[in-house]
Amino acid sequence: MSTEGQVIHCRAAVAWGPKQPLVIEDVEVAPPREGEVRIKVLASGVCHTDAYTLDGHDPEGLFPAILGHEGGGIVESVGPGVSSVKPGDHVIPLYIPECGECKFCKSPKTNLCGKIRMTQGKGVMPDGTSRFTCKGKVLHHFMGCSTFSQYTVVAEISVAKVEDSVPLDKVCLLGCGISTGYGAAINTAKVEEGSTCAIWGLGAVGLAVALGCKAQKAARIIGVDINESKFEMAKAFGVTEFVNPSKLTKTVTETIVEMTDGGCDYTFECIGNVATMRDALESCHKGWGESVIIGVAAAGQEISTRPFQLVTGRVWRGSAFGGWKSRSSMPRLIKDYLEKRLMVDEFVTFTKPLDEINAAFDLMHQGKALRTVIDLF
Ligand SMILES: NC(=O)C1=CN([C@@H]2O[C@H](COP(=O)(O)OP(=O)(O)OC[C@H]3O[C@@H](n4cnc5c(N)ncnc54)[C@H](OP(=O)(O)O)[C@@H]3O)[C@@H](O)[C@H]2O)C=CC1
Ligand SMILES: N[C@@H](CCC(=O)N[C@@H](CSC=O)C(=O)NCC(=O)O)C(=O)O
Ligand SMILES: [Zn+2]
Ligand SMILES: [Zn+2]
Repeated sequence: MSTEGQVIHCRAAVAWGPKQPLVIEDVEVAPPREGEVRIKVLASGVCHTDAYTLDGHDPEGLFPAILGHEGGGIVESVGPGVSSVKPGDHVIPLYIPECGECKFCKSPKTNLCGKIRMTQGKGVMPDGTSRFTCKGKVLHHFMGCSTFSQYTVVAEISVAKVEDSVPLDKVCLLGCGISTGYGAAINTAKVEEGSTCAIWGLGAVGLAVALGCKAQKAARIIGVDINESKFEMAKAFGVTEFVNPSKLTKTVTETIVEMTDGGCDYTFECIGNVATMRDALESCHKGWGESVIIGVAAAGQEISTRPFQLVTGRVWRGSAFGGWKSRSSMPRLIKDYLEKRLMVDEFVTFTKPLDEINAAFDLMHQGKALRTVIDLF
């Protein structure tokens, strides 16, 4: 029986408030309006940014909400005016849309489409309203995706179509963590052959940075993490050397500058800690070293360094979704995966049903998971 035009009743993990476990609830999902797409979500990764928001660290974090932004699903129905996808299409929701028309989309310098950013940050659809209710209360959307629900509604410009043959329970991870790290090395840093790179934080994002550095033929990829259990696994992703800051007699910066005859060509911060952001910058080589901030720091945090670090040629950059123009880059990312240039399956450490979604957050906090993929049906 067709559900087109009907309110769908389904299950979702609801974040009722900060620092509270998610609650599996029956929710109502309204039909898509003009320029919107309703998606049956089959799988969703759990990213550190979901935990950061649930823990109350996101200045834009709103509750109650349906979190999740690393999903894969099938279009259930489309609203008026939608032409780029149709029911039955396999898709990945995108937290950075691509309208193709705004000044950001028209610039080759950025992937930060501005078309719906304002409403997305307020947890609503572009018309200013929500498609989710639960127990008579309106729920906020999250990052324009809300993939911890069996059905979600997103803007058409926030949807990338993928081939039916690719496994959605794996390529859902291209919706955030893997694409972010891989692109930060390729697009943002533009790592060159023979470079020396260092990566702070060997979670999914950090290991995807390693894949990007390897793809760019970096000569050395130094992994910096306080969780040594990550080191053995990281070798498979291209990390060539390891530093555990908690086991050093010198500072991490002194250690890396010594190891690299003056510092790295490129460093990447994939933790979200302002102290390690400083370490990553100051471990760059004088004159040309570039540091890319990928980690998301908690509300109120600020970065600092001596301006002399920049005066003497080090560069501080940031990267969102790896600099990929989201919709138009997805075919390249899928191709890299299918042609085995980009590891994806290897990031899935656990799969859990929706009922056990809080265990996925526990595994992340315990440092045991690269990614847990939630199976929503
Ligand atoms: N800019 C963007 O577009 C995006 C940003 N992000 C952000 O990137 C960051 C990483 O995300 P993700 O890979 O999912 O997170 P994970 O939690 O999977 O990985 C973080 C890693 O950093 C380690 N770590 C924690 N503290 C330190 C420290 N002081 N020194 C060295 N290592 C440390 C963790 O160890 P342990 O396992 O012991 O905790 C873990 O291995 C997050 O801040 C996330 O919000 C994510 C996606 C996109
Ligand atoms: N909302 C926060 C910042 C959160 C943030 O930086 N998000 C990243 C993606 S993290 C993915 O897992 C990002 O790309 N942001 C770009 C954007 O336009 O949101 C705050 O207000 O500080
Ligand atoms: Zn994410
Ligand atoms: Zn745009």
